[in-house]
Amino acid sequence: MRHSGFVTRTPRESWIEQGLKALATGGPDAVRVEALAKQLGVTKGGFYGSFADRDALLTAMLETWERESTDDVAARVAEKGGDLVTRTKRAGVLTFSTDRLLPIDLAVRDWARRDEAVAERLRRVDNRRMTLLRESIGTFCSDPDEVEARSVLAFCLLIGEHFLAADHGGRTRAEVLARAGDVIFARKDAHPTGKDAGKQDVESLGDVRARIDDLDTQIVALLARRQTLVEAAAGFKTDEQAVRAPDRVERVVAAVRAKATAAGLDADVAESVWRSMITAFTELELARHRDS
Ligand SMILES: O=C(O)C(=O)C[C@]1(C(=O)O)C=C[C@@H](O)C=C1
Repeated sequence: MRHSGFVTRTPRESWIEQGLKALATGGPDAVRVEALAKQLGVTKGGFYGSFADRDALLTAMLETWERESTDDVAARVAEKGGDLVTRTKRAGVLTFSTDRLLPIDLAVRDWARRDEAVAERLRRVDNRRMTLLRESIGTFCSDPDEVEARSVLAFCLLIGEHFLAADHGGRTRAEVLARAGDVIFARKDAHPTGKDAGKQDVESLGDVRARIDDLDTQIVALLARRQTLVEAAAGFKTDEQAVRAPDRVERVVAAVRAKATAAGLDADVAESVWRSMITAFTELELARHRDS
């Protein structure tokens, strides 16, 4: 493990490590080259062999924190296996209940309130955590709004509990947290996943195809309603860039991926279908503009 005391670090890693310790205990203002040199028992001059300046160290520290709290946590969790919910809970413990990452996370969170670049990095890390929570809760909860609400509750619980001073009437904090976790992860409307997902009583290929045809009838009706709305959207647009609306496309695709996961539909299939559909509707909007 990178942070075990038995690993020989390069000078650069030692500065980063000492910087993260200073950040965790005293915030970014405590990350001063002279103080770090003293703590490491080296001269300040050596610092400039590894970093151009203090800002370069701060960036390297944030990179280390980001990597450890996302990719490294994911790798450690994957090593032990288990289903997605088990792995998500383990990731939560590794990130928010350990001496290593928790104090750094809380310090970064505080720092992000005053520094836009840090806020951006924190947003990226938190979004990855939310994606994991959504995917995990989506394995047993099919309502996308509820998946989002439960994911936020789980996230707020993990972070917020470190800011609470409340007692729990004879219960320990750990007991209450465990119970809160059970509530958030309680299966309400489980749908089957894996090879049994969507398994229905079908007698023959003809049977399956008849059902697919029925679903297609419903999908076509929904798409006709969608087309009416897309045409209405076209009416509000005055140029090609507005018609193409690439930002909106990405938001729609991201939302559809989350909804797909929650509903038991493969997220890649959903993305591919939606991109293709939006391309066709964009062409339709452009054609309507040309004709008008
Ligand atoms: O949201 C819009 O602005 C639309 O016109 C709808 C829609 C879509 O099909 O979802 C279609 C074209 C744009 O590229 C973005 C999205």
